[in-house]
Amino acid sequence: MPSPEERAELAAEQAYVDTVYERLDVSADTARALVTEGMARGHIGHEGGLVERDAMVYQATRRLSALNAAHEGLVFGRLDLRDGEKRYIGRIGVRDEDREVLLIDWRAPAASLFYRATAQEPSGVVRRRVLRSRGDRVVGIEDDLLDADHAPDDMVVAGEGALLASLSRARDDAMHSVVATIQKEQDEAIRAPSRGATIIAGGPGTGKTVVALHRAAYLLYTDRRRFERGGVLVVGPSAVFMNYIERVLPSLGETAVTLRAIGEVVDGIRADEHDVPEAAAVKGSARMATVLRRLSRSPVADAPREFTGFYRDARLHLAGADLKRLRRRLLQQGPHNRVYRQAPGVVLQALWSQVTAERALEKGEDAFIDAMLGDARFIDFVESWWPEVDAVELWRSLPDRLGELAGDLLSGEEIATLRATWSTGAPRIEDVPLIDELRHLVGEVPPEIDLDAGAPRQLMSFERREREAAEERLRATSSIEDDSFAHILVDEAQDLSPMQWRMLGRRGRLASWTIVGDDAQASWPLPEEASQARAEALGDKPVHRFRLSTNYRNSAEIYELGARVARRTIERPDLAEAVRRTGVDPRHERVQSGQLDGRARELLDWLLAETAGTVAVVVPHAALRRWRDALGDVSPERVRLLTGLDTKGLEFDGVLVVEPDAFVAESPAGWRTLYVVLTRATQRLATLGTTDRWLQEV
Ligand SMILES: Nc1ncnc2c1ncn2[C@@H]1O[C@H](COP(=O)(O)OP(=O)(O)OP(=O)(O)O)[C@@H](O)[C@H]1O
Repeated sequence: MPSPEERAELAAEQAYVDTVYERLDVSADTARALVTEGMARGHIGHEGGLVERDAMVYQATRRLSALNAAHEGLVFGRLDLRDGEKRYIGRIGVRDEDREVLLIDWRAPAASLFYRATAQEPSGVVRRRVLRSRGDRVVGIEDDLLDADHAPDDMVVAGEGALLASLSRARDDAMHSVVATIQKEQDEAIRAPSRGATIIAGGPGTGKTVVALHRAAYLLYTDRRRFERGGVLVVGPSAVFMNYIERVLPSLGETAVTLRAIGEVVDGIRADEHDVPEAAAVKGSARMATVLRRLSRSPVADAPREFTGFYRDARLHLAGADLKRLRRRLLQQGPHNRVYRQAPGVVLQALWSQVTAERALEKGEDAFIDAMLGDARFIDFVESWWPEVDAVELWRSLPDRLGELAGDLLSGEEIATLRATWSTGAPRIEDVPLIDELRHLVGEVPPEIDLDAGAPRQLMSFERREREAAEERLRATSSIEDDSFAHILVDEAQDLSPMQWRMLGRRGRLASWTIVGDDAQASWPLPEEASQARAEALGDKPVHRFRLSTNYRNSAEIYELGARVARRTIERPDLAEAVRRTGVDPRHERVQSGQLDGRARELLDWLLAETAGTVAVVVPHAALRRWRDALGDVSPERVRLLTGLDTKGLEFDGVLVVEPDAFVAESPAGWRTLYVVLTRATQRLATLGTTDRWLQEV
């Protein structure tokens, strides 16, 4: 029950917050009126009117959606300064009718004190207050008195600290913004300058993901023109993870950010299933770049090996060696599809140089070219020798071509492993970078022919016929000119394979980067190869490093077990300090295999009873289907069934890990996956297995 003083404080804060909401409503009304007015301008009818209308409606609609998104918990902070000034901090900035500041945007320099001031260094702040709200009602106040010496006698200090209150909340399916309780070291990483690459490291639960998302919102605020125009791309490990984080940015007033799971980075391709670890290790390896390069430069499947044709009294012939030479010449000028329009010209030139017969020579080169372009035999030959190639089709040809292309780079066993993964035909997450690499290697057919830039006049009729067909195909494959993001933010970066770094690097040549990750949680088995690929993706951009040191997620009891596992797998893991104790240790049980299902259900019931939020049952990859059947009917609102890799970046109030030894055995990075899984739990953790070797080893 709040004390009478606290009730009075709550009422005073509510009065202020009401004033801010009234202004917000006025702004929303203005934006709505602008949308209506903008629409009306369309009726003016001339082109300028339409352009003006579009711009106006676009801006006003965006403003309206930002205002709506920021509505929940709009005002969350207040600073009382030594000189008596009061500052209110909120999700967006709001001014009154005289343009006086009512609410400071959390990203503005004037708000940074809210996050940076400490009792050791109050920097003029006497009291920091966090307002907890439900909708537009203030329901609680949490104060930190930072400078008792300068506090007026009647200053009320309420609550038990905003951070602990927020950490104890039950978890649901969505990550929430932590804008009211960002800690000092986190704030430094959020507000780091945008240049180059900002690398944020830290153990599990240290807030790397939330920090990265708040940083995206901060960058948009500081240089909206650059980041909105160029685009901000946020990449995370899985679609489940992207759903989990998707509400954070809108709640900070930002809707202009592209969120993609690593299997969805390439436009038009969506993969959400991982390969088995052995296949993933080969597909992700930088060796694949060489294999794909060879594929992109070798003749297409079923390409004719020679050409024979006739023109008047001349017999024309291109043998295999001639075609090889022409192929080399074309590829010197650019990727396969980029030189697609040059191919007929190059072949015609080679054929014309063979013409020595008198009758054939007599009409000249133009007549020769016209005749050849009307010759179905020649057209068929060029179309099958140098067709436009589609990267996905090329990728599909890999199972047949791998032996010939990769004999010296991949072992027979590796080739067999890859072939087995491709039997289903659908790309896996690890295939997406391969397809993307191929798209860049073969390039895109230039959509327009530049007739002034030396295209042979004689080829026009050929070009015209081909152009229509090519444009039709182009519509189907989306553009690959997608390397223009202004900022790329990579979460769980420790898991990226070299091929995935190459895929992101192509999209971030001109971008600044934020990269967050924790090496101890890596599922990629060859860290050196990945860090080299990362260095290549970043080029010579300056790197700024930050480290987060406090674990806000796990109870200390749970994290202590996690840390033992981390130490078992890497020499000096980056361990964080967990700030919260529950007094409940993790439970470990070993049972006979016949009892596994029954005991799993009992432990799950225990987790559900002990916690209020979501609970995960984490099972080995190979056993997922079986457990889906076994647990089919358990509480769908609160229980999630996942494999180890699927849990990356997520958190749950309770976690049940089934057969931990199987995680360890499943891949070379098995111990690290187990570390990830154990550190997903905020309140309760149970492990259950028919063996418990892992426990003896930590
Ligand atoms: N300053 C903060 N105030 C309140 N909660 C916080 C704060 N920082 C982090 N948290 C909470 O701690 C939890 C862990 O944060 P987050 O998922 O960002 O950590 P992480 O470092 O990305 O973890 P992992 O490496 O395990 O994926 C989240 O619930 C987040 O909301």
